[in-house]
Amino acid sequence: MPKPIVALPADIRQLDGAIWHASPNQYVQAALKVADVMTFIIPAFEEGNETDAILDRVDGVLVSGSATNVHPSLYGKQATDGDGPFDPARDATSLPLIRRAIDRGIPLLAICRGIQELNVALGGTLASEIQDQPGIWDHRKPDVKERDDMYAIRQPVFVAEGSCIANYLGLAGEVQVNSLHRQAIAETAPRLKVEATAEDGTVEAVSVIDAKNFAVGVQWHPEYWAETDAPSRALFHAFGEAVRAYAARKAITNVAA
Ligand SMILES: N[C@@H](CCC(=O)NCCCC(=O)O)C(=O)O
Repeated sequence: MPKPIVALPADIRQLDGAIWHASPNQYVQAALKVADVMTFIIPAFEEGNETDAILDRVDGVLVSGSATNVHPSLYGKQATDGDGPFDPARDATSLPLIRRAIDRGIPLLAICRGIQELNVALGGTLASEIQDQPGIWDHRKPDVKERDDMYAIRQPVFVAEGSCIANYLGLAGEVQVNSLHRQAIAETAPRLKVEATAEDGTVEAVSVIDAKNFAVGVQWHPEYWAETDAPSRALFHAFGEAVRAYAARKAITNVAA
């Protein structure tokens, strides 16, 4: 059976004076090497996305992190300078993909910006510059040069017993993760269940209530150490299994969900 395919919404980047639709290699590598799936990077358009046409052709959705933030207008807030930088094309591409993947029961793994998009897509809100709030740690990307140091595993999160995330990670309780974010979930969307938190109360993982398939988001970056860190590896493996099962069902019924 050919490797199943997951959709990965791109970021808009300016490189060498041109506009690029780009995704970091760490996501594609983790998908291939650990989840054993191929990745189709989906161009980011502010208009004209054919969401269902994309989803008809894939077996899962992987939503990556990004240095950009979801535009506050998408969760009923006025944008301030501190809320940027923005990527409206990514927002317009990713949020509908997330909603329709959940509707159609297509496996979904949302990472960092991805969990924030998942929350907004389902009606929740975000908080900016969380480190400025009393009692909240500094979850931001460490100010270092080496990416391995940026993505160093350095913070405990606490995974709820009996949660989807505990099932996928293969453990509950304290898990050590990395942390590279300035925003976080403020009001959790009605259809999301908080499944892991940091010691300061920051939401670190959610699952979609009554989801038809694998549908979780994590604030940390399991993709970065997916080949070597056991919980990261387990999460990507579980995502790959869900994607393969979806693809197999689709092949038998010859109908996308
Ligand atoms: N911009 C959001 C989401 C953070 C995120 O996805 N970080 C990973 C990429 C880090 C980088 O390349 O800067 C937030 O800050 O909360």
